[in-house]
Amino acid sequence: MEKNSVAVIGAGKWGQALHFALSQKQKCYITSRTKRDINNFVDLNTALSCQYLIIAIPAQQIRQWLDEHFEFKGQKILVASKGIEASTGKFLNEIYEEFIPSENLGFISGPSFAAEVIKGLPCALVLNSLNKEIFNEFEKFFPDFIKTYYSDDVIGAEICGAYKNVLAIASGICEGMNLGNNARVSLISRGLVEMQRFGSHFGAKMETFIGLSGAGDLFLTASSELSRNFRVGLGLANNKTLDEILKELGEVAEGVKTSYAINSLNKKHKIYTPIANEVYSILEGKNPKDSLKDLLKD
Ligand SMILES: NC(=O)C1=CN([C@@H]2O[C@H](COP(=O)(O)OP(=O)(O)OC[C@H]3O[C@@H](n4cnc5c(N)ncnc54)[C@H](OP(=O)(O)O)[C@@H]3O)[C@@H](O)[C@H]2O)C=CC1
Ligand SMILES: O=C(CO)COP(=O)(O)O
Repeated sequence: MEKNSVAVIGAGKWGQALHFALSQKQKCYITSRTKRDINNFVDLNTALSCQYLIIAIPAQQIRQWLDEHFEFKGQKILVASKGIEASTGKFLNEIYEEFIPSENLGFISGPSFAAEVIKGLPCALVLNSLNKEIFNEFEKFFPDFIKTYYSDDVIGAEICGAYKNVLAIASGICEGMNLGNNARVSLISRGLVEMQRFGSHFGAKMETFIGLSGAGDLFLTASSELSRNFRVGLGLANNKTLDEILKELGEVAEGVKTSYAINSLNKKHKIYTPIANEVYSILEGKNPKDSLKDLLKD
């Protein structure tokens, strides 16, 4: 293992943006299933032999990918994905911990559209880990245009990153129905309360919800067409089918599968999550106008 070697796994939108950012101060490799014409693109085995890995593949694919391709050899890992596994209701830290010791794991959170990061525009991110050494070691790889903060609230970051995608779908629906600014901001604010209620059930810290990982990423994603999840909501409000929307998108919108995961978790743990429930119901065919009536009533 080459000392201090860094590689990004997954050359989608976010993987490429992180690769651009991490290439500013040192050499950074990148790999993906599909070969791409990017500097320092290498095969998977070369990437896996690096000491530091940043993994940016969609949440629903992670377990299978770890199972089929990953061998733990002491690598330090930052997880860049945001979502909850729909088939099990497991948070990403729980999945990764089945394959890698938690002291080797960190999780990126915070408001960060890949399209802006890849232009070198400034942003602030949180590197969450139970082991502060992970923050100390990865922090030095980030460029000057990204400010990094440390948090040990891994579960809080995971829940915020996943839940805000479902709320971004809701906000996109609200926008697509032309319900106005008051409605959208009421939805986002109540969404933040709901996300915090859900998260505190699993031990997330209050401060995470009011910081970059929670309110920060929620405000960003739920208020911009740069968000794929927001665009899913716009499509649903315009009576497009989910298949049409996802085909047009051509990229992952984690909120779709995550809303199924939240729907199982809230039933199992009896957590009151009205907005996520309506997103799930709309994905299952409910008319958004009926969802609006129900949200105003409950
Ligand atoms: N885009 C953004 O602004 C941000 C995204 N994220 C999160 O990062 C994650 C990735 O998003 P993003 O890069 O935008 O998504 P994209 O849809 O742009 O890319 C997905 C990437 O995952 C790879 N991939 C898909 N399925 C598999 C699989 N079965 N095995 C291995 N690799 C696979 C693809 O490989 P291939 O190259 O072969 O197509 C591609 O590189 C998501 O969880 C997202 O929520 C987080 C913050 C910001
Ligand atoms: O997580 C993101 C920004 O922080 C990206 O959101 P989308 O996946 O909705 O585009």
